[in-house]
Amino acid sequence: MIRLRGVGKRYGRLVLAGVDLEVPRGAVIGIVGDNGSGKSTLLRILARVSRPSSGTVEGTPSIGYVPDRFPASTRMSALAYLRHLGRISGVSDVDDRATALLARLALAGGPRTQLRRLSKGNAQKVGLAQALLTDPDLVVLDEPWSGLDPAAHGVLAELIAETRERGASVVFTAHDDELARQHATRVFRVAEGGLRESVSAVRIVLRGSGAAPWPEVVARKGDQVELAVATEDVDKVLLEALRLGWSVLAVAR
Ligand SMILES: Nc1ncnc2c1ncn2[C@@H]1O[C@H](COP(=O)(O)OP(=O)(O)OP(=O)(O)O)[C@@H](O)[C@H]1O
Repeated sequence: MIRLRGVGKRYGRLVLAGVDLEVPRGAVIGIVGDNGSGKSTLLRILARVSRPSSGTVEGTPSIGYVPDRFPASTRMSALAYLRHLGRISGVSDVDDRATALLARLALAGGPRTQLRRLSKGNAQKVGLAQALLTDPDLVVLDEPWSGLDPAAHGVLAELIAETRERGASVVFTAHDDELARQHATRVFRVAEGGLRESVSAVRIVLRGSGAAPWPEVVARKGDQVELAVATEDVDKVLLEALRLGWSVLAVAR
């Protein structure tokens, strides 16, 4: 559907370098990373609102995008704004869909509320509605959970799942690895300009003596070691530990 090949972005300094990412149909991809690591930069390139300094973006899906700060400063009502966007996208009657989305997201004040009167979270809800309004092939959401109340968190999770079920794809950013993992089919981490898949780790606690030969050791206490092991390597590590005479004290996700 869309593919980044060797994408780099320079803002004076290099923010992204050699990023490869393929987003197939029906994928939900979570992007995590520290503040300033380049998550929003990557999403802007995917959403095609920013051009890479190097590399290529292949594919031309229709795209719905919610930036990290949704600018909601006009007197226009939420419904009028969504109607206007519908017209720009060539969809004449979006009223039912827009009203239903805003109702599901429980927009405070209802669809006739002026955008400039909305709180950050409520503006975010209108941002989500505009991104999903015309059922795009790819939905790009920059920190969609930030500012949303717990009830809206559940609705957002449903909307992401529904988007995936209709064969479209979602790419979102999140600060929390755990949150990303709950909603994404794959999670990637941006660090030092690069993008790497973040594999889900299983915690294994072993007791034994001698040097623990595993690179996955994250803590040592007395005769115990704790490992964070990729899911697909758990059996291998456990078998090896038992063979080397270690006892398995705990295995947990
Ligand atoms: N338009 C711009 N002009 C200059 N520098 C920019 C611009 N946009 C982003 N940057 C810089 O690029 C780097 C990455 O920013 P980006 O917003 O992509 O990070 P992020 O991972 O989304 O951060 P956060 O988690 O804080 O939202 C930062 O150092 C930022 O200052």
